[in-house]
Amino acid sequence: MKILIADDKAENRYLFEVLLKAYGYEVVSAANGVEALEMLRQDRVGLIISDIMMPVMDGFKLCRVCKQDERLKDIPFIFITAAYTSEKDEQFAMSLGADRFIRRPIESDDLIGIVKDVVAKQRAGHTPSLPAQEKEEASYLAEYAERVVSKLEQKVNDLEVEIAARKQAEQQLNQYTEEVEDLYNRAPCGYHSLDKDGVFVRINDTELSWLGYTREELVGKMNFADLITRDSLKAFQECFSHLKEHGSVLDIEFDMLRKDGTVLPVLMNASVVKDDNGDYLMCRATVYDITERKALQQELERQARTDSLTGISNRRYFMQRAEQELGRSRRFGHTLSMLMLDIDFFKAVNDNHGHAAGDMVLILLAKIACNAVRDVDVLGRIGGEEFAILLPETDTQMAAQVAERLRQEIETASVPIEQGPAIHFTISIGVATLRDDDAGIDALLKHADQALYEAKQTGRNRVCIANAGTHPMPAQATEGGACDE
Ligand SMILES: Nc1nc2c(ncn2[C@@H]2O[C@H](COP(=O)(O)OP(=O)(O)OP(=O)(O)O)[C@@H](O)[C@H]2O)c(=O)[nH]1
Repeated sequence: MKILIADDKAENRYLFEVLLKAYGYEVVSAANGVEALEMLRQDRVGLIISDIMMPVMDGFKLCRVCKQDERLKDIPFIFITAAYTSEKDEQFAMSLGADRFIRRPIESDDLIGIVKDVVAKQRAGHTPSLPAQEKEEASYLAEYAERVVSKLEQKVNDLEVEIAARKQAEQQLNQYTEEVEDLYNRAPCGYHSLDKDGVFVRINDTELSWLGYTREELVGKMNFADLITRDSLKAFQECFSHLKEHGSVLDIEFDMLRKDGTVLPVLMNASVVKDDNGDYLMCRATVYDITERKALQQELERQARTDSLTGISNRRYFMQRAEQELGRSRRFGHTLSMLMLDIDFFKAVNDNHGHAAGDMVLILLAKIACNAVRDVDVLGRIGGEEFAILLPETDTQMAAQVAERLRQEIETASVPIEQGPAIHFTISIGVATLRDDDAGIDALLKHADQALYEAKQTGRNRVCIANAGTHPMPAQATEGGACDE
């Protein structure tokens, strides 16, 4: 048996078709009453299932025309509607000669049950009780107009409610968008997004203010790589490739360049945003200004390397640098010499003038030694009143000359004190040069220390050279006293 479906919604027609075909019915469908009538006049149909609200010709009119047509009036007619759901709607529909009135939603099983029932009754010769054509035309039109107008009023009401709800949703959305924009722009960190080439797509106010650019100068114009220092560029490019390949990067540190050329150290986290096909769309990055942290870190590192009283390298850092220099001199076959310095009778300075005055002496010694050596030399305070100087690419003779010059400078220097004459002091110096059989820096230090001991033993205020038998004493190292170990 063939069933005609009249419904303006394609998805409804499709669902009916699938369902009814599954139960062995043939199905034809029309999008409105006029189309339905054309089909009914060309084809033999056993049942009409019609929506009510349709354009061109609605379901009420379709039913009335069918029931007035001799060839169509016996075809059973079922209304199915989601819009005309009141009792009056049903009464009016049934008054037109319909067999059934179904309100949506309805379960498939129930719908099929009704279809089977209506078909069975029709086969048994049953016809609807009150065909519409028996009603007066005027009363039909009045009722029809009432049904349509009440439906239109309801529709207008529904639309007004919907419009009000949409306006409210739009307002909320605008408010939310403003809030998100505000949070994005005023965040305490930088936010930016880059396209696949690294060009800015978006950037927040915070990061713009750090960098000193306007949004117009960056977005769509500049590549992020243009804002990276030369030293950080390689690391950044590797990080960007990793990001595109793996989808995210965490805690990457590098230096950015502000518009005024100054450096901005940053820490960055980034993740990739993909399109529906899974292809790279853009990356979003969060950037933190780590200037203060870097400065603090550098300060802590400096403090860890530095003797707090004199400001020169402490023993640990001196030994670290000395190991590096030893490696270099061995690699390039250069000579390497060491001076060990110790203040003579320093205990007496403390005892006679106080610890603070002793500190001033240590500070002055460090200052003079610092000025006396080259940039490549390594100066350190390795004990209370003991200092060491490592002299790269320096043989014994040159080292002894440096030591003697320093000894003389100290001999003529003095520390003024508030009461009494200024403090004069002297130093003893041991000199050693790295030998092939020296195992390391400790051996070199030991030899310099032995020479220093010798200088102390032989009268102080003098320079002594380790293994002087193999290294002749320089002529200059004589004034305050010089000796061979
Ligand atoms: N003011 C001051 N004194 C220090 C400091 N570190 C060590 N000293 C002192 O340095 C002195 C070293 O004395 P000694 O080892 O007896 O040697 P010395 O008196 O210099 O005698 P010689 O080395 O034999 O000439 C001690 O009195 C220490 O207290 C410091 O940071 N400040």
